[in-house]
Amino acid sequence: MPTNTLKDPTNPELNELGNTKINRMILMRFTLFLLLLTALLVALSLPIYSEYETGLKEQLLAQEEVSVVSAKQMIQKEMYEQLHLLDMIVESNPLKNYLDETDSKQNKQLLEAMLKNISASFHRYDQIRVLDNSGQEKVRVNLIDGKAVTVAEEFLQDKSASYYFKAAKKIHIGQIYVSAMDLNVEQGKIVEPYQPTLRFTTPLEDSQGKPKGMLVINYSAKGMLEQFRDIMTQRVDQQGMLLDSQGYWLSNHERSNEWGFDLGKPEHKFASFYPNAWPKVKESKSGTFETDKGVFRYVSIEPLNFKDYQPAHFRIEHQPLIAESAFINTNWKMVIFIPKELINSYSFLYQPLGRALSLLLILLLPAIAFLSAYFSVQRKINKIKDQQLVALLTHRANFDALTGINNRRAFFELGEKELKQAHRQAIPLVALMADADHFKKVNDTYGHAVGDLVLKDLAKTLTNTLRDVDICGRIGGEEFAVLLPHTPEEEALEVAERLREALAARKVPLPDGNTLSFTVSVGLALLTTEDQHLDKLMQKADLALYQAKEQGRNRVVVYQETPAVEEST
Ligand SMILES: Nc1nc2c(ncn2[C@@H]2O[C@H](COP(=O)(O)OP(=O)(O)OP(=O)(O)O)[C@@H](O)[C@H]2O)c(=O)[nH]1
Repeated sequence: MPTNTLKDPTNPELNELGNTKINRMILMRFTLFLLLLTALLVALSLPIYSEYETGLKEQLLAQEEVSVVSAKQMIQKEMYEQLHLLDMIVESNPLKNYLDETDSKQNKQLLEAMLKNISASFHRYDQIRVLDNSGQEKVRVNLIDGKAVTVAEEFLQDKSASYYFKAAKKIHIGQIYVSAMDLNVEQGKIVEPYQPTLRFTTPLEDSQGKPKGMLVINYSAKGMLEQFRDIMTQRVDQQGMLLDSQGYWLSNHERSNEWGFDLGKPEHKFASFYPNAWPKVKESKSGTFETDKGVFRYVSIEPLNFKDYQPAHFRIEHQPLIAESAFINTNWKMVIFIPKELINSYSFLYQPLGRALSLLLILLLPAIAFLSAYFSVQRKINKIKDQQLVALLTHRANFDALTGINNRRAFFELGEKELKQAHRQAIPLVALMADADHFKKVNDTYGHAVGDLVLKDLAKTLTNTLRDVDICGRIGGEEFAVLLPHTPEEEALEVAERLREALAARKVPLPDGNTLSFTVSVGLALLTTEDQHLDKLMQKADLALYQAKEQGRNRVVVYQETPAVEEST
């Protein structure tokens, strides 16, 4: 069967594009587009939102800076006042007179009177005392229920074993030692309600420069811590912490976490709650860190460091001489916290407009994905339809609508190429021209439709009988042409004969159940060098065909330059 025809362009995809397939294509593309759009949205919005969130946190932290600064200044001012008071007592005449004449009863009474005045006026010194060089209390004024009371001589204690006595023993005249803040202990027991205390101590000497013990002031930090909490409660989350140098809470919004060290609860410290953050908080002066609960801002509070942290609004005439250990004891940290929920509540995405826009975006994504999928599938369908149209037109331009074999145009196009090749390679090429005999009669007798059936049958027999390399086509009403490449004349004659016989043997089935036989006449012409175009060769075959008809039909006649000779009947 000849395949040497122009290709049948029917695209199987075209016919299969049913509604189900289209819907499946839309669904697949919709899913793909939705995934892509979502990934794109996430990839674009995540960094933007993260930057926005960082900005928001910084903005919220900046608003908190007022509380940080005022708490820091309050504590430093409070400390400075205590140093000032200590200095004032050291420089006072009653103390100087007492140190010069410690045995004088009158001097002692005047000193006690002054200390009582100070204690009662300031309300923050639980104890003010003077120790001698051996650590024995010589003068002591207690503040009990808001009243300043002198302690009788028989109740004065030996404080030589106390840490503050030992610490102050190591410092020079003029230097001040400040203890770490702890809860006041009396007779080995923590005083309740708790009395957070700082001890200010300085060595004393008489007017001759002889060492005369030391002055010790127990400063009650309760008021200062209350002020700190007051400032913290003005903060946005009403929380804030003050840590000592070990990370124990001096103040915490959860009051039960305070004084872990003093109360024997070592786990009640910042490091246990935030083990990852504590090393950084401890080492650096200030910074931030974040947990899944929120953002923390920490800052060092060094209330005795007037060099680096002197607030602009208070003047210090002379820098107090602070003992090195005092700086270490009071190296506190203040930590404030902005909870995640609070940050979120400020976030645009949590505002009504933000929520509405997010929702809109979430709804828009599938809508965009669907429209893109729908239109891309439509585009594909249109492209296939265009291809189909082009294929159909190409098909129509090349194939005979009735028989499906090459039409005249395609036959001559393909044949011309074959002819050129035969010339080039000097190989034989034979043309056959076949024509149904008395076909008009068929039409007249059985009708045009039966005529068509015969022509279709003829074309089918033709293609079934010929080889793959042969070219055949319907070039006129009931006229068919064949080219037999690589075929010498004798062989071609056999083919033509076989063809004629096969056609004559055909019984075309008719719609009424009968069959119809017919014959063909065939003209045969061999390509010669003078046939430079197919027209010429076909004309020769046509002449031979004419002779076949002339000689009685149902026969094959070979074209001869001389009068044609009948080859068979
Ligand atoms: N049914 C049908 N008939 C066709 C078609 N094309 C041409 N014909 C008919 O074929 C017939 C050809 O008739 P003629 O040229 O007189 O030749 P013939 O009757 O075959 O006689 P000879 O060729 O001399 O044997 C005409 O009646 C055409 O109408 C077609 O596509 N279908």
